[in-house]
Amino acid sequence: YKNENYFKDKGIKHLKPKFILGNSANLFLRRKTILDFFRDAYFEFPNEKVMGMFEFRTPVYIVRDPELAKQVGVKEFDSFTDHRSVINKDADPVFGKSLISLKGDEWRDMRATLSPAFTGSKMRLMFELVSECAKQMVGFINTETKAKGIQTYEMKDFFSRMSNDVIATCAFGIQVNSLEHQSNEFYVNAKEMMNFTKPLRLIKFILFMVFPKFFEITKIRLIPESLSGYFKNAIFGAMNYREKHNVFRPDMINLLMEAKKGKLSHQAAEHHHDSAGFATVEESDVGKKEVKKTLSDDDILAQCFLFFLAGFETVSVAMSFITYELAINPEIQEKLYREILETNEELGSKSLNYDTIQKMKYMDMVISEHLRKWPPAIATDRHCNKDVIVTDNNGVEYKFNKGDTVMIPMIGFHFDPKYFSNPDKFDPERFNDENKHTITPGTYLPFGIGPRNCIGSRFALMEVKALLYYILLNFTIEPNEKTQIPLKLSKEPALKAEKGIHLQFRPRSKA
Ligand code: HEM
Repeated sequence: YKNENYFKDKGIKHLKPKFILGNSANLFLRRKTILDFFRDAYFEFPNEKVMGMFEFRTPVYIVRDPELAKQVGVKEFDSFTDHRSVINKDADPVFGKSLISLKGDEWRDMRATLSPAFTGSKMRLMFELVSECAKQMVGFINTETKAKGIQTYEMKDFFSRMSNDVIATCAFGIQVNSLEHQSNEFYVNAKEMMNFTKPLRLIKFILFMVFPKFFEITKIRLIPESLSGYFKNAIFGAMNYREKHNVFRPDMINLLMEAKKGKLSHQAAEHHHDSAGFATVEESDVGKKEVKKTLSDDDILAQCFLFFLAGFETVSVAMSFITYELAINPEIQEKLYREILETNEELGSKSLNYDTIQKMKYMDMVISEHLRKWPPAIATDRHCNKDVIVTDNNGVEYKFNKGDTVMIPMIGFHFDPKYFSNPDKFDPERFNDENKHTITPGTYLPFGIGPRNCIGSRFALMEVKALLYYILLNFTIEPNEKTQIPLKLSKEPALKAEKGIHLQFRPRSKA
């Protein structure tokens, strides 16, 4: 009961905790979907700028005011630099040494080291690799349709395979075709590694957080070494081969090899401002700093693993919900198809490239609206590393103490009718030239906020746009009798449809 009065003593309104489970029962016992869980919490105290809840026994502040969220994420960044500890680096170096887990100066150095790998110019080079995967996908659907007629695919499974192939080629330098070769070793291992909702893995994850010392001593790893070893061999095998044979490929492995030698740096004329879309987040001065850090093998493995973790689930979730929205909103799909067709005609015999896709306005509106309504990251957190007072617009002060956990509830802002009218409606027009500038700053945060925002936002947007471009250029996305409309979400602790998202791709007539 120790923490039960934590918020009460500070005069902060909060959800009433239950013994041991705090307010996590509905999520932990799978009584609510993750979306409802966070949305309901956010709307519990509509007039409060800051409220509290308990994750099991840990008090967590929810900052439900965009101005205060900006103060936490940007202005007072020095007091809120890190995420709360999930896995300590001595208990599991693959997790603990990755960018998302690092803290303080170690994080600053790593962010600045990796940041040049995610700029527009690097994405331009990598675009070709993503395009190849997208064309492979089109070929696969065409072949299947010719052989067996129009097929129904479950979108999460379909796009997990696609995002797996994109990360495999971009981050690991390995080309696989997981749609055609369903049980290829890379995909099977990746899927097993990413399965965090499996009950046993979930329990192990919680034990790791509660008893890190035990795992440090026993050297039991969260991800079994048989799995991480597979990826380790893939990365270091590729690096050794390239080193020996002087091979260049425009991918993450190449960039990490440069970082390993301390040679990866921002190019003088590089602008971080060449937006990849409305949702893109900008790199801060922290990420743009020149740092001469050389990466160890463990560092490299940890970052590759994180790119996988961060890119696999988010992109497949994004693609499955976008295709669903387009299937049930045929007029939006048609408008997007028209823009794709026009772009394709303008390209003539040239292939689609990074700069052309960035110019597609309606594409950007559709993706931006999708990331509002179905944000793959529902909320983010910050750990308070020194006592700080944050002041709102009216001069009211909020004191946070060292050790506090603060949550920024993206999903709450995205569904608050104060900021987005009729929030349940999928309406790309919110992001047209006229309307997008009226969005209240700090309320649209699909890629997070401040210097700790998503380092991969350009990569993610490029990937999602390229996949969608090739699908719509070649097929109409259609619902059928297997599609659950309206879609219901699963109560697993992940953004997932209850019965999957089943859709079909109908080849467009070439006429
Ligand atoms: C639609 C896809 C994606 C979404 C919605 C998304 C969203 C996010 C969010 C909300 C955060 C936390 C930001 C914060 O706390 O302010 C984050 C962090 C991160 N993301 Fe993404 N992400 C996506 C795709 C990717 C991809 C493809 C990569 C890499 C290839 C990536 C790499 C990362 C990394 C490394 C971090 C940690 C950054 C740090 O701690 O410095 N993400 N992402």
